[in-house]
Amino acid sequence: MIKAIVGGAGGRMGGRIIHMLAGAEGIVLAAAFEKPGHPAVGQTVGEAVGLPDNKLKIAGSLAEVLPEGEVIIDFTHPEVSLKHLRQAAPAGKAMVIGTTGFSAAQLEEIRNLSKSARVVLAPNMSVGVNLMFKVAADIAQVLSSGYDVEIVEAHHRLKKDAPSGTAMKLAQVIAAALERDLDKVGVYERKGMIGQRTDAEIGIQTVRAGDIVGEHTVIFGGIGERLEIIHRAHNRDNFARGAVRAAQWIVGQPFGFYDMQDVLGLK
Ligand SMILES: NC(=O)C1=CN([C@@H]2O[C@H](COP(=O)(O)OP(=O)(O)OC[C@H]3O[C@@H](n4cnc5c(N)ncnc54)[C@H](OP(=O)(O)O)[C@@H]3O)[C@@H](O)[C@H]2O)C=CC1
Ligand SMILES: O=C(O)C1=N[C@H](C(=O)O)C[C@H](O)C1
Repeated sequence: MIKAIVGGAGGRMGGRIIHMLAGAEGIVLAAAFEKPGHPAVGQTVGEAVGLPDNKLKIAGSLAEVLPEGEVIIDFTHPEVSLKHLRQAAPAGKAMVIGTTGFSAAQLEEIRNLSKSARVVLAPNMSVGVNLMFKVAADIAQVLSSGYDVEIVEAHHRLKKDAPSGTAMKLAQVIAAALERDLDKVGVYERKGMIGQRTDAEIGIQTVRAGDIVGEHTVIFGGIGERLEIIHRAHNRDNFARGAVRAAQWIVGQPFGFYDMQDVLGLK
């Protein structure tokens, strides 16, 4: 039985991951933790996430529970996930990181740490979005000229990072398929007398409103037609199920840096 530790247990994703673990086979919730001082610390998992039979107490840090599991599932904040990986890697623990909004320097440190650790890092753990990454790249290769690429993402008002990690990954895979440098062609907002759109640019636009779970649209806009691919998350359970699947998968892998396409066998 794989023993999992869930970070950010009082958060939107942490709670759903704990629910998905409760229904999963071959993996069990061994410990859960939150930020020191968070109201969920000291509560039972049952009280915090609505699983009345679970009497496990939520700890106030990863350090307190690190020996109790072999894989940590972490959906928190970029600097927090990185701090946790710095603790997990030397202790020989695997990590599944769903957090988004990492800087380039933070990503480089994660890649370096995964030379001696097992890490899955993915901005979106749903099956649909990971298939969308693949399809978007394929479409871009076919519609490589005469079609303008725009990505629109919409999320709930509480989301802290923008554009979403998923929108950034869509932009990266499309830019790679088109052999364009995203740092040069990415356009993240438009206002004023901006002039005509360039052929090469890839627009990435952000909507924040109410309780939208997560929507991603890629538009390939041509003259006289446009092709759109859309993913809509109806709730957070697909992400949480993906995180549990990644945790089951990663413990048997060699040290390395993996994404959800590795987990799903989509490469
Ligand atoms: N990969 C994927 O499929 C998905 C990724 N995400 C990403 O996951 C991340 C979390 O999203 P979401 O659950 O909505 O956010 P929440 O803010 O609801 O949850 C994050 C939780 O982590 C807690 N936290 C902060 N610091 C620590 C710490 N040191 N130790 C333990 N816990 C800590 C937060 O506490 P506090 O609120 O007090 O700071 C909060 O409870 C985001 O980056 C989001 O973009 C979201 C959905 C799917
Ligand atoms: O913060 C969220 O909620 C989500 N974040 C992820 C992202 O930034 O891509 C994935 C999902 O769309 C929900």
